[in-house]
Amino acid sequence: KIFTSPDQLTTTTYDFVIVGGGTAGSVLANRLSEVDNITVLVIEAGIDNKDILPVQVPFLGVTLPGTSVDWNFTTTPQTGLNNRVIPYTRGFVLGGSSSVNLLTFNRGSDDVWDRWADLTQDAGWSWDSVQQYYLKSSRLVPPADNHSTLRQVDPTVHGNGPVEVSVPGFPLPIDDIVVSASKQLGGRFAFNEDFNSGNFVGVGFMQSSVGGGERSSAATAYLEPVENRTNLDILINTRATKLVQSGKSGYTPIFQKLEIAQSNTSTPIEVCARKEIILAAGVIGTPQLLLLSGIGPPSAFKNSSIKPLVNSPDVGLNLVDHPLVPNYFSVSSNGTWDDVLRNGSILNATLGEWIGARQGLFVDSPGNTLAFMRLPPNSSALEGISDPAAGPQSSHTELIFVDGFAPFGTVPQPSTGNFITVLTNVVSPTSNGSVTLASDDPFDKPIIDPRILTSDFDIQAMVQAINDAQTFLASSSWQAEFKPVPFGDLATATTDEAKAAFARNNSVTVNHPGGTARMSPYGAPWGVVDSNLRLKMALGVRIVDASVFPVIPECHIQGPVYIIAERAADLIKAAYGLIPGQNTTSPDTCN
Ligand SMILES: Cc1cc2nc3c(=O)[nH]c(=O)nc-3n(C[C@H](O)[C@H](O)[C@H](O)COP(=O)(O)OP(=O)(O)OC[C@H]3O[C@@H](n4cnc5c(N)ncnc54)[C@H](O)[C@@H]3O)c2cc1C
Repeated sequence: KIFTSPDQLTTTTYDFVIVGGGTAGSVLANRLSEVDNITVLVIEAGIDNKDILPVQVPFLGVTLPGTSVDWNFTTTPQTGLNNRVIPYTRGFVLGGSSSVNLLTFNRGSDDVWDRWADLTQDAGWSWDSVQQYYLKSSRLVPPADNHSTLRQVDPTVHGNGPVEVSVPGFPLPIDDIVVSASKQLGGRFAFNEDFNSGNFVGVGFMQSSVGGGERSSAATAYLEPVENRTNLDILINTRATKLVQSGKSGYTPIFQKLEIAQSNTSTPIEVCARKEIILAAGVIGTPQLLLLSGIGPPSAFKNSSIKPLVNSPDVGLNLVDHPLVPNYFSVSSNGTWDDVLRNGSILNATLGEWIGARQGLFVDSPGNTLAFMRLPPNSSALEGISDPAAGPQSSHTELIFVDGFAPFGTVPQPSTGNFITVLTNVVSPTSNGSVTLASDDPFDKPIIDPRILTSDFDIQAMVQAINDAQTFLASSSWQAEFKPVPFGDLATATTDEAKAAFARNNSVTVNHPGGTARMSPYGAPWGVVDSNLRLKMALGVRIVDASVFPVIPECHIQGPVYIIAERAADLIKAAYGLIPGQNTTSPDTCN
C-alpha cells in the first residue's frame, strides 16, 4: 500500500526499513517482500510516479529537471567550469532517478565488475558472479515500431527481468549514417552490435529502459506490480531525518531506529527495523543521512550540534561523475526533429502519436546511436598515470549522436535551422569531489561539489572526444547529405586549448554520480561499507545504491545500480535465512 502520511501506518515496527523508494530501493522492496511473513517499510521523500506524463514519455525526460520530480539541487561553483554553478538533478519520486533519467541502459563491461572484485577482495562482485543479477533485472523487448532489430542488438546476451529494454522505436535519418560512417572508418569507430555483450568499445545502437514506447523504471518494473502486498508499506512525501543509536554490542553501536518527518516543523516519528535499516537514498541522500546521524569523518561534526557516533572518514567523499559537453553542428539536411521543439502544433501532433498509439519520435529519449571510445594508446592524457579505465573492454569517452538541437546545456535552441548534437562525455573521470552538510537541518540541501573537469586527464580526454566527434562527422557518410558544420562557440574553437576552454564553458553532467559511501574489503580502514554492503563499525545498517560504487563504471549507471540491488537482496536473504514462499520465525526484536 502507498501511504502519504506517517499517521496512516498501523505499526512502526518492521523487519526491514528501506530509506528511499528509488532505483535500488524499489528492487529491495520487491525482492524482500517476496518472503511472506517479512514486513517491509519504504520511506520515500518524493511523490508518487503515477500519471505524470513527462515521466512516462521517453522523449520528455529532458523536461523533468527543475520540476516537482526533481530534488532541484545545484552544485557549488565549479572551479573546472569557470566557477559556474550547475543543476544537479536527482529523482524526487517513486523510482527515484530511474523515473527521471534519460533511459540509456548499460550493464558495464566485464572489466568494470572484475575490477570491483579486485578492489573489494570479494569475487562475489566479479562479472561471472553478478551476471545472474543482470539477467534477473532486465529483459529485451521489441522496439515500439516493431522493426527488425537484426544487427542492432544481440538478443542472446539479455535476461528475463522486469525492467524492459529496447533499441530505438523511431528510426531517424542519422542512424544509418552513424552505422555507415562506423563501417567506413573502422578502427576506433568500429561497429559494436551490442554493448551489453560486455565490450563497451565501438559504435552502436542505444539500448534504453523503454517498453512499448513507455519509460520502464524501478517504480513501474519493481514497485507497482507488488505495491498491494500486505507485508509491504510504502510511505511517500516523508524523509528519513536521522538514524538513532538503539544500543551497543561491545563498543559497536547498533542502529535499529530511524526518525522520519514530513517537514522541519513537524515532530519526527521513530520507526524500528527488527532486522536492518537499508539506506537506498542515493548518492546525495545517503551520505547526508549518515552525516546527520553522526556517522562520518570527525571533522564534519566540529562546529555542529550533531554528536559524532561512528568515525567513518570516507562518508560523503569520492563523489565522481561523468562530465558532458553538447557539441552543436548545423546541417544541410532537413531530416532533423528541430521543429518539434519550436512549433507547438508539431509538438502536439507528435505527443498525440504517442498518446494515441505509443508511436513516433517521443517513444525514444533523444539519441538513437552512440560510441564508446578508448583514447589512442599514445594519448598525452594517459602519460604518467595508470589507465583510469577498468580494462580494455571499458572506454574513456562516449559520443551520443542526436538528430536535433539537444537542449542539454546552456545554449538556447536557435529559432531557425537544422542541427545535430554530439554529446561528448568522459566515462573514466579522475576528478573527485564531495557531499557535505550545509547545516544540521535535514531539510536543508547539502553542499554538492563534484569538482567536474578538475583533473588534467578529464579535460584532455574531453578534448579528444570533441576531436573524435569532428573526425567522425568529416567522413564521407556524413558529408554526402548532412554536411555538419560546427555551430556557435565550437566553430571558433579550432585548437586543443580553445576546445578545452569550450568544454569548461559548456560542460554539464551526465548525472551519473557515485561513490559517496564506497565499498571496500572487510576490515579495510577506507570505505564506508564492506563488500556485503554493511555499514562498517556499526550494526543494523546496510547501504544499497550508487553511493557504494568503489569506482565509477565506464557506462551509464542505472544498470549497475539494478545489479547491485538484486545482489544485495540475495545477500540479505542469505544473512537471515529468508526463502520466498516460506515462513521465517524471526527472533529479532526492536529495542
Ligand atoms: C537527469 C538524469 C539522467 C540520467 N540518465 C541516465 C541514463 O540515461 N542512463 C543511466 O543508466 N543512468 C542515468 N542516470 C543515472 C541513474 O538514473 C542513477 O544513477 C540511478 O537511478 C541511481 O539510483 P539510486 O538507487 O542510487 O538512487 P535514486 O534512484 O536517486 O534513489 C534515491 C531515492 O531516495 C530518495 N531519498 C533521498 N533522500 C531521502 C531521505 N532522506 N528520506 C527518504 N527518501 C530519500 C530519493 O527521493 C530517491 O527516490 C541519470 C540520472 C539523472 C538524474
